[in-house]
Amino acid sequence: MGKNKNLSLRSKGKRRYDRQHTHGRLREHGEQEEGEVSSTARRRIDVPVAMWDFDHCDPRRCSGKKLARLGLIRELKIGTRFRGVVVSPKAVTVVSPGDRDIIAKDGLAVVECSWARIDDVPFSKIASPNERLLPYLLAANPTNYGRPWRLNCVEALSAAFYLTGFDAHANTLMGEFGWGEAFWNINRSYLERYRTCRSSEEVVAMQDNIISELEQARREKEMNTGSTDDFLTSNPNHAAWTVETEEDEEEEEEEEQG
Ligand SMILES: C[S@@+](CC[C@H](N)C(=O)[O-])C[C@H]1O[C@@H](n2cnc3c(N)ncnc32)[C@H](O)[C@@H]1O
Repeated sequence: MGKNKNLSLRSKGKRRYDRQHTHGRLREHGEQEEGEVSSTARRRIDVPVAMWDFDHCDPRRCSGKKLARLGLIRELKIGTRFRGVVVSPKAVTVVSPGDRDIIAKDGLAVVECSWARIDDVPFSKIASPNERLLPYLLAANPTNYGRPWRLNCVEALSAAFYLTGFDAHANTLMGEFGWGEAFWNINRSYLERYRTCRSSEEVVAMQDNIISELEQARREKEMNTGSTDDFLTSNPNHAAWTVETEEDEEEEEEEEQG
């Protein structure tokens, strides 16, 4: 699927506005600068949280590396297997509340790499028995604000924790990011609906309902205003994970990464 420069949530100005707005608001409530000793870093997450890091990203912009600096995530060697749930764009099964026991026992992991270089990742070397896709959710990080499915590491981990009922772990991770509140704001209604499901099949059915409703709302808006928003880009189920233009890469260079 091609890129859609009209994606309304994702205009550069809007992203800048949200970033400034969110940062400003959270700072008032004691949000910390990166590098400061964090109180949540001292709070324990009592299940393993891990990542394979392919070192594609600028350490200052990378959410996985930030979690590592804060002591909230452990790095795995390439080739090491992880028995818990691995959120991965190459998975075929969607995460659901039914995965709670696996996470409680063996934890949650993520693959830290660049979306632009996803095809360079040797996914066969980090295979896990419990790989999972995330259902339709929107990124709120400054790099991919408004894009469905294209979450960064902290968004992916927090969403999987929340969806499986580990609310405190989700908040501990996301609480370290100034734009974290925006992620909950734009995804809360979807996440609450996914949490009512029991199985992966039910989450997929719920996702299909949500997408149908959004399509319907878009059609109505289009009829009323002539606007053509597209909320369906980068859908892993439509095999479109790798599309990233040079222009995007330049934009990403300019942006602070989540
Ligand atoms: C491609 S990396 C990009 C990380 C980014 N550089 C950062 O600063 O966090 C994001 C990782 O989060 C997980 N992830 C993000 N969106 C996902 C989705 N829709 N389904 C499954 N996993 C996802 C995957 O492990 C993916 O490799």
